[in-house]
Amino acid sequence: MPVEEFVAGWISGALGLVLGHPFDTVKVRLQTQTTYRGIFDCMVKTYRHESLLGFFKGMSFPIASIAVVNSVLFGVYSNALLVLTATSHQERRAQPPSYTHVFIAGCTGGFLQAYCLAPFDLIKVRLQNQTEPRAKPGSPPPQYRGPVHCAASIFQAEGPRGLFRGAWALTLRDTPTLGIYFVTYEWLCRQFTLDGQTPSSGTVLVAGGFAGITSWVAATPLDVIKSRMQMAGLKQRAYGGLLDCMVSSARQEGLGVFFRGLTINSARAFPVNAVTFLSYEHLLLSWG
Ligand SMILES: C[N+](C)(C)CCCC[C@H](N)C(=O)O
Repeated sequence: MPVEEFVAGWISGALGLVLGHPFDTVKVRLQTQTTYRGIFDCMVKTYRHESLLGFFKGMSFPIASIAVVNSVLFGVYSNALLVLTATSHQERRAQPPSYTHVFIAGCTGGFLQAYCLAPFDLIKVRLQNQTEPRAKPGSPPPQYRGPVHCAASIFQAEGPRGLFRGAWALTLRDTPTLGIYFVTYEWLCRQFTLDGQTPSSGTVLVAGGFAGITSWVAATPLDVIKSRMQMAGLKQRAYGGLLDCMVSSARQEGLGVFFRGLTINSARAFPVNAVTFLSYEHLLLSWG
């Protein structure tokens, strides 16, 4: 893979990510804290206490990790399709793979990227949940001073396994929903493109955006559980496991708890995934 494309992919992935990060912070807070009345209330409180910077907490690690995570996801997906259908990316418009193959390849990519994502995602969630305003002289420092300090503290306290807290929930969240992601994308592209032709940039943007929304809608219940398990052991109670987390969250807060952050997740998913797919298609086209 030529270096410039890799860098271009990373930059466009990072652009999507920066665009989506403020939404992501509000989502994580709504999912794991009970002090907010809704999206608007959370935005206002975050802005008042922490200024605009509060929305960008925990962003540096995802930016660094998106290079690895995105290349594993798209690389494994495309290579799994190559194994399943014996067609390369360029040949796939003329010989479209079946949706079953697209789903299996997406799930495989999702499963493997979840393991790369897990430690980065844990650190992101922990930092996003630090609601203290920016440090003023004399005020006590927050528990984690930054991503590296956060990773080191977790490693010291819990060992390497601590960095994979919530990884199971993350894998369960991402494996089927990334299958859904690629199927939705392919399906929408084919609806708006003549047989054998390459989809237009507009089609790719819309299909990518809706693929993001659909997969996030399906992923939200396990996303809530994942975020709670990642926070467990910190200030909240530790759960006995994934099932215990599900049952006790539902008991205490009702079934609605599984849909926390759904609206904000969808609003974030459209621009992030529209940009991601557009750069993915353009890069592969330019490699021709
Ligand atoms: C599978 N799941 C829905 C969790 C994520 C799918 C989209 C991934 C994308 N990087 C984003 O951050 O939106």
